[in-house]
Amino acid sequence: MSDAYIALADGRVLEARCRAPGRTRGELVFTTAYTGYEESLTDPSYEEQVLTFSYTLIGNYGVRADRFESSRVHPRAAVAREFTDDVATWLESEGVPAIDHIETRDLVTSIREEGAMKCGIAAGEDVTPEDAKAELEQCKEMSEHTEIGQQVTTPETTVRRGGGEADVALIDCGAKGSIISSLTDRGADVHVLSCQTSAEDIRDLDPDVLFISNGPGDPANFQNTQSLVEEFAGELPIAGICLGQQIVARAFGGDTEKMAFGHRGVNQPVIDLDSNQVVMTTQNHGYTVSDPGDLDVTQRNVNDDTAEGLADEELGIITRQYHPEANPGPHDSLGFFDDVLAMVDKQSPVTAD
Ligand SMILES: NC(=O)CC[C@H](N)C(=O)O
Repeated sequence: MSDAYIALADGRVLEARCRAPGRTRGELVFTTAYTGYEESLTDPSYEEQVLTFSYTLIGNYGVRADRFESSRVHPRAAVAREFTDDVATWLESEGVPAIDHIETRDLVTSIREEGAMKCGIAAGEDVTPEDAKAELEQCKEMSEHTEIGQQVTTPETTVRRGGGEADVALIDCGAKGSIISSLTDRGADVHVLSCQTSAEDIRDLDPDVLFISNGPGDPANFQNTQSLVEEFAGELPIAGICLGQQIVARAFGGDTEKMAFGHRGVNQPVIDLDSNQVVMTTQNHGYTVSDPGDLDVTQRNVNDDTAEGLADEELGIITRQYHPEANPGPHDSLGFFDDVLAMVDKQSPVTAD
């Protein structure tokens, strides 16, 4: 008898070993990243998902809180071929089920062939395959999580000071800590605002840039944030990362669609169409911009041609589908944050007095 089961939407129930007990459900996705497991497990973009690591051993350099991207674990469960005790103990203390000793090559192949799929997990003493199936029965499609932004956004406005060189209004749709620190490291003060914030609140703040963060779920479910982009387009420079790019595209008359199994890993090649330079990027997304609307596509994924960067130079809009800020890296594209803050200088040149 096993002490863990995962029930898949394709009808199979697989046996595994319990590393952190519990019963849960979510959209089963995989990442090919071989480092950065603490960052991935605390990335709010994984809310309502079950994260499978295709790399075989997860946890071989321990668990350190200073590498976390947020204050809690976001995937509903974690799956690997083998978790170290450090990771298993951490996930158990967070109440997040973890299972290993499972054929992850098989799981990843199924996701690649059939797409990201619903799953149910039951782990711990006395669980049965039926318990995992019962979880699967209750699993919703990602697009049905209409309030997912509210699950991860900041309850109140907070400020992270970086030197006062610019005021960034960061709309927190589930922002990673590294986005904030990438901006404060460059001298900006970052005002972290709820994704439900009003245009008036932003006007009161009088920021230099509107920055739309990464986040979980379907970008179509972030209507308030989309309306903020519509409101401030042309008035403020606007930047976005990942979910942020998707929301900005929608605000400019574009569209997004769900990918079969998405991009999750640390070696996605992206070409800049202007310079012809290819950078290696970290990615974590299941939706893509299928139509950029009024914006220009400036960067594309070398593997599948999907839109990786959007811009409108005149209006001061730049976005990235990937994560320039990602830790542990690669850091090829960190210059994005310099480009964002350079839009501020263009808009309001510093005058000598
Ligand atoms: N990392 C993100 O911001 C993810 C964006 C969106 N939830 C997607 O899956 O495509």
